[in-house]
Amino acid sequence: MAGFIDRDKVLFPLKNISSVVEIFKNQLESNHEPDLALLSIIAGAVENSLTCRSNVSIQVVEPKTLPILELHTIEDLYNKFHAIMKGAIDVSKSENKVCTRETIKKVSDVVWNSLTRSYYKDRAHLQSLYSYLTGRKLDCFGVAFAVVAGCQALGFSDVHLALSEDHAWVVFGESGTETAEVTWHGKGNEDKRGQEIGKGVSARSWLYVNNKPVICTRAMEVAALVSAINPSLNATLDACEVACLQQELLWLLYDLGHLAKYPMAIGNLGDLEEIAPTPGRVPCSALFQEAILSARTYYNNQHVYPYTYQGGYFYRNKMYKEAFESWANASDVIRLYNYSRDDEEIYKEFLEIANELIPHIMKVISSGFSANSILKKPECFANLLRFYDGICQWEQGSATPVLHIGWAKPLVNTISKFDADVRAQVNIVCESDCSSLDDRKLPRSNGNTSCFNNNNNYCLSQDHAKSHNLIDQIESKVTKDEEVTNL
Ligand SMILES: CC1(C)CN=C(N2CCN(c3ncnc4sc(C(F)(F)C(F)(F)F)cc34)CC2)S1
Repeated sequence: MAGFIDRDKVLFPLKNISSVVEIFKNQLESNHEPDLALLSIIAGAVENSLTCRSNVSIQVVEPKTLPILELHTIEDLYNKFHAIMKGAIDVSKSENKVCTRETIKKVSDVVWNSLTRSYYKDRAHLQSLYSYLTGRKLDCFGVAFAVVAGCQALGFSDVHLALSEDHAWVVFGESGTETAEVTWHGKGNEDKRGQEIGKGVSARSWLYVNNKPVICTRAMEVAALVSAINPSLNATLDACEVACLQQELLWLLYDLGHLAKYPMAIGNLGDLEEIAPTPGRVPCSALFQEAILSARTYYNNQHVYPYTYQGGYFYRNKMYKEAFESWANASDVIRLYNYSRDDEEIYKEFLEIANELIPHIMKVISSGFSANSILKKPECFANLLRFYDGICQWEQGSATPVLHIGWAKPLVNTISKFDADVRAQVNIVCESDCSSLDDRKLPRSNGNTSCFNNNNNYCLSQDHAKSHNLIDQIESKVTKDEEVTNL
């Protein structure tokens, strides 16, 4: 590890965004691995100086300048982190060796036991080592990141961050295939720190993405800390300097090739580019497509978020037909999983799409009578069925139910907006073996199953064959629930 070397120190005091970008560039282009502790402290210090309560008086700073960051501020925190790690774990005997589960648990314990007793864990700006070292507070990502940075500081180059779409853990050992939980997940769940990643039921849950997590290199761990930068000043305002820094750092990582296997980071860059397009760069729509391609190429299309990044973009830009297709593709991913209690985040995502976004679209378009209304397009109806069917299949074989009466009304209301002649153009092809898909949920080979055949009809093929009983399923649930409520 290069550590905090003179070439970076001469750039202090940091007064503007480009000097911060310069330090990241030096670290990423050096022939040593980038120093995670240094970069996390710097990113956290910049974020804190521009967003935290203390000085939220509307900053009238020169564009692209930052409140001055002195060298000693960063150096003291950097030395403090090394002192904490080296003071707690004696590594003299394990020079240039791979790390052990016991050492990883010890590093996780050092971080865990030094955190403030109780604080609001979901607050913003708790992701960096700056937050850990100055406020003794970290969110669940921050704890995992701190463990990896701590192991790097102790000289272990085999310990790396593993990321699903809603959880983080570490991989380590000779071939980097050992796994260990190092942080908590969700609310009210006992943490499993020290244990290897679930082989049991949780293996089929979205939380562990069917064992297709993003396994980070050091540079991808830098991309994770940059993705975790949070420009929000409050619920409505962003500190534009912080957003601008995050965007420039993501482009730096993108150009160096470190986002290629990190779909969510590409999606984050797409979100930033939609708000503030960088002249000369690809459009944000291309980035959302790249994120999808990355997930299909490297993670066997087992990730949901690339499709919801893209669907959200289409929705915000009133491209509703395209949004339906993205959301149906997201649903094609989730149908392979069993819903478990750890999957609340993705449940909320699908709930919002089904019960807020799609009903909103139905409301705004049914007021217009244009001939090319999506209500006249069978492919829109087909994609909506595919979307709902994926959620039904997600529920099937799961210990925890997904659907309830609250889902049925918006669903039936949406489907009934399409005229019978449009619905008639969607053929639901029932493969002979569609029943065999019920329990095994064979992972699909390619990206999306094409729902359209060549004679201009729209068929929901193979896995979607269940769509024909989709409405029966919902209606039976509705009557059951109604019976219950009427009891
Ligand atoms: C389409 C969306 C609703 C918009 N933002 C989404 N994000 C925002 C960024 N985001 C992320 N962006 C980069 N890297 C990571 S690693 C990670 C995590 F594994 F859950 C962790 F580490 F536990 F927090 C989350 C996450 C989570 C997903 S999904």
